[in-house]
Amino acid sequence: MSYVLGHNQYGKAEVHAVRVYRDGGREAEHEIVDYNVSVAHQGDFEDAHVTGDQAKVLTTDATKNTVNAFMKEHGDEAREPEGLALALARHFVDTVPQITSCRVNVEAFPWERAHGTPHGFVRNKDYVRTVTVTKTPDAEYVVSGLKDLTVLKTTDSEFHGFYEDKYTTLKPTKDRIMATDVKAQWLHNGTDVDWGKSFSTVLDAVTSSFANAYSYALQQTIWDMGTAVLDAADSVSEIRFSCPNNHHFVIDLSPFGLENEFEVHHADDRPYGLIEATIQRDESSSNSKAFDPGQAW
Ligand SMILES: O=c1[nH]c(=O)c2[nH]c(=O)[nH]c2[nH]1
Repeated sequence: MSYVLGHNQYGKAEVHAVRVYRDGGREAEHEIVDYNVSVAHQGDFEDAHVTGDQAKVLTTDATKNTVNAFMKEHGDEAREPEGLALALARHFVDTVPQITSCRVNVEAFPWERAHGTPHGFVRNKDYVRTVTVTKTPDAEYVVSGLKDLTVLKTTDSEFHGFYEDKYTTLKPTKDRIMATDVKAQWLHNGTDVDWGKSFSTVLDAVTSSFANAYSYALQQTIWDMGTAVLDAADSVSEIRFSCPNNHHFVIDLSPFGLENEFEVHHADDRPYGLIEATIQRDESSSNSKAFDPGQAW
């Protein structure tokens, strides 16, 4: 029997590196970045699988070492996760001949200065910033993102007029809590971007449109958030959302002789509706190869 090796990729996952910027010395004001970096290589690696010859395999250990070294050697670029990811992807593709494509994923954990002190920080767990950089033989893609951004609004959310079949039991509502954990990834149309400023612009557009836009469904809120991002951030060509509908059910308090006008809720954790959508500038501005997950880029 003869078989064919299909898509394959390899690398080091979850290199968790924290860099302290202490340029002014020990007592000066420090800054930190906290990154969880995953690197995947594609290229001429058939022998490693099929014959066992590892001559072309850059070890995953060397891949990890490169990430750690770049936190120092490319310290300025590493101040933003997109900068580090671009430097790494370019390095692997440009200097290791058998690597033809490289994908670098970064989770960036935000820390904020504690009480204005020079060396104390508090982890901001409001969200995790994400980056996926993909370098192929003929293109570079930078996808920025965020996840675990938990948001809730206590009204200005309705859901009714939906399709009903014999299994439909949900009651239409003109008032409800809407809550979700926003996960979003957005593709930039180039690499000449002020990454930090762009991230803040997108975060602000997402949270303000979630809070302000009247909602007839989470689907519509996703559309509103996406269009707000495209309005606010010129470099973004498309944005993809994956948002659970974190259901809050009004509890029947009538057995206790109590009225409950959308006040006391049961916050259910599962199952949850999962609403996903891409909002793009026009029909042709989408590029699936740039996004993670996705193996054969
Ligand atoms: O905003 C919503 N979208 C849905 O598709 C849906 N389905 C459901 O049961 N509740 C909701 N809410």
